[in-house]
Amino acid sequence: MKKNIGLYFGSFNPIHIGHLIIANYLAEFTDLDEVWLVISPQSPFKKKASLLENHHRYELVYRALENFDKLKASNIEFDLPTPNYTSKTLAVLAEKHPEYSFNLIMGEDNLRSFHKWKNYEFILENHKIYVCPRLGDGKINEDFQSHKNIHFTNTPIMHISASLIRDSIQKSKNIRPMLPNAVWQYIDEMNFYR
Ligand SMILES: Nc1ncnc2c1ncn2[C@@H]1O[C@H](COP(=O)(O)OP(=O)(O)OP(=O)(O)O)[C@@H](O)[C@H]1O
Ligand SMILES: O=C(O)c1ccc[n+]([C@@H]2O[C@H](COP(=O)([O-])O)[C@@H](O)[C@H]2O)c1
Repeated sequence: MKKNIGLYFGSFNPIHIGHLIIANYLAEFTDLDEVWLVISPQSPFKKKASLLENHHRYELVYRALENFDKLKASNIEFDLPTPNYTSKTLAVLAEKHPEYSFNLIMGEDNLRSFHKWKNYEFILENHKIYVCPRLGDGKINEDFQSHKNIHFTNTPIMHISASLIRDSIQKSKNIRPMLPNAVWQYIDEMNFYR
């Protein structure tokens, strides 16, 4: 049987414990054998402002995952054209790793706008999507609510976001519990987001 990989795409600017708890939960409690956190240089829906350089965001993810054997950091998108369309990355990965079966992981906020993604119908037809509950406004498209390839998971609900962390660091607030230790240390050493 092909190994089942969950691809968790994101800006990870920076990675926070919400990401880590979700990735670990899915690797431990679902049929996914591994979860790869794919650092996107540039999401099609996000502005570049306040985005740390790719290699720094990769380093933060790498440090956060050091003690988790089933979780891996991926820089596969660093050599691809920007903005990063997930359908393109999935095609590259499928060609590079025919031995794996690739699934998507996303927060509910991303599912709400998924109908605007490039080639979303193709993605949905060919990949399972694991959706993690997240507080927020906006309805989920009805077709997605009962689609055979969309799985709503029971990952813990946390009202944590990378933007809250960036804003808080800028305001000198202590948000250390929201970050893995190694991530906070690197951010602090490098003076990021201040
Ligand atoms: N607290 C959370 N609960 C559920 N899903 C989350 C949470 N935080 C992030 N995600 C999901 O993780 C993926 C990557 O998220 P991303 O790196 O953009 O983090 P973010 O915290 O949403 O960032 P920002 O606040 O900068 O928009 C997305 O699919 C997003 O929906
Ligand atoms: O492929 C698309 O059209 C597309 C549209 C929006 C977002 N994505 C990807 O979804 C991931 C999470 O995006 P974001 O905006 O929540 O950081 C990131 O890897 C983006 O490249 C992809």
